[in-house]
Parts: sequence; structure tokens; C-alpha cells
Amino acid sequence: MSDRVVSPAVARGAVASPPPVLSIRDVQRLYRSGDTTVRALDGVSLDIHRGEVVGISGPSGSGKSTLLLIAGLLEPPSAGEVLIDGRRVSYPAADLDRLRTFRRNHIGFIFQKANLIPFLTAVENVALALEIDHVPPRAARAYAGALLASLDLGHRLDNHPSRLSGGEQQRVAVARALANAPSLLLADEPTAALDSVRGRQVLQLFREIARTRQAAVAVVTHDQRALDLFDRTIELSDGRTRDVAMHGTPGAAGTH
Ligand SMILES: Nc1ncnc2c1ncn2[C@@H]1O[C@H](COP(=O)(O)OP(=O)(O)OP(=O)(O)O)[C@@H](O)[C@H]1O
Repeated sequence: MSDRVVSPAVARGAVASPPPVLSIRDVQRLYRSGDTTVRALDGVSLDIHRGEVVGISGPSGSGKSTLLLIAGLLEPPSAGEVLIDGRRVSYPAADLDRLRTFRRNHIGFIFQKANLIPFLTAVENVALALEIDHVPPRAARAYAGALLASLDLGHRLDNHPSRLSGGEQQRVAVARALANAPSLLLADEPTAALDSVRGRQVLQLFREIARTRQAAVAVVTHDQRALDLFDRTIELSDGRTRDVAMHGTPGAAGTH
């Protein structure tokens, strides 16, 4: 029996289900250099829902990073549109500078390198993300500490990055990305600098985050060994999506 309680209104279809956290609709991205035009994305559409962890793979130059830049509202598409939590936020003429606060509150970014500030401790690195958002320092520090503890870093709060392992640094970066409780996490090769055991731990952490925080997570990865940890994998080839391999229903991918 399912332990999910569904209201009668939802059961009879009277209440619409929530929109996808990320919806990319027929997006193109062209880059011009001199006389040549590169079609980095050529008509990509995809939805990612709450609780889902989706892998994005494909050969070098297939458009993966461009897709994340557009999903993260860091670049506008040349055509098409991007909706976050049902709101149309990015399209060719969109002024993305005006979305800075929206971006901070809806999207968390994780990169290959943790990029922590070396002279701040782990807890200070995470608290800074909150202070930028006008959370008072004491409250920011308390929340950052609790967040790090929830990622098994409670014993590392006062360590500087140089005293942390690569996997620990990446978990601090994950905590920093989660600080503003985003509904969408975008990770670009987050495990590339880690060995396979620590890489899997970070991906398992994403699964946990998707489940417990009902976030949507998109992870660009080259790592074929990690594909079983995604609910779905979207493959890009020459700026187009190819085969979408389903590994199961959202939240059902391996926790092994
Ligand atoms: N700023 C830019 N100016 C011109 N061309 C670009 C720019 N950014 C990306 N491209 C081109 O767009 C295409 C897609 O690049 P993108 O970085 O998205 O691919 P990728 O799949 O992330 O590659 P990799 O796995 O090597 O990081 C490539 O042909 C690339 O050269």
C-alpha cells in the first residue's frame, strides 16, 4: 500500500498537479563566431519534476553545459523558453540580470570543483550564501551549521577547505547550493574530480536531497558508472536530445 496521502480533490482530478520544476521548451542556442554559426542546442525540450534526479550525458561539444547555462538562467536561449516552477522566466529577449534574486532563491549550482573560499571555514562558506540574501549572520551561521550536519559534516564546521578531503569539500559546496532552499539543483560534472566511491556518495546525496526536499536535480556527467543512480538519463548529441533511458519512476533509482 502506498504511504502517500492524496486528498480527495486531487484523486478526482479537481486539483492540478504541480508544474515541473524545470521545463525547457523547444530551446535553441546559436553561437556566432565570424562567419560560422554553432548550433549548441537545436530544439531541446524536457521537463524535470520534483523528486527527480536526471542525468545529462553526451559527447564533448554536444551541448550539455549550454543546456545547464540556459536552465540556470545564466544565458538566454536564441529561441524557445524556460519555465521554472511554472513561471516563464527565460526567452530570447529576457533580461536575466533582473532575475538575480529569483535565481538565488530557486536554483542551486554545483560545479566540478567545489570553489570554496579558502580563507573561510566550512560553516562560513555556507553562511555567506545566506548573508548575501540578507539573513542576519547569527541565524545564517546556525542554519549553515545545521545544513552541514545534515550532510554528515557536523564535525567539520570550523575547518578551512584545505583541511577537508575532495569529497568533503564537494559536500560543503552542495550545502552552499542548498542554503537558499532551491527547488532546482544544477550540477556540472560534480564528481569528475572525485574517485568513484566519493563520486557515488555525492550522487547518492543528490538522491537524498531530491527525496527529502522534493527538489529537482539535473546532473551533467560523463561517468557511465553512475548512470544507475539517475531516474532518467537524457542524452545529447549535436545539440539534440537522443534516447531517454528510463531507470524507473522518480525516486526509484538505486540507493546502493
Ligand atoms: N561561448 C561560446 N561561443 C562559441 N561557441 C560555443 C560557446 N559555448 C559553447 N560553444 C560551442 O557549442 C557547442 C556545445 O558546447 P557545450 O560546452 O555546451 O558542450 P558540452 O557537451 O558541455 O561539452 P564538454 O563535454 O566538452 O564540456 C560546442 O560546439 C562549443 O564549441
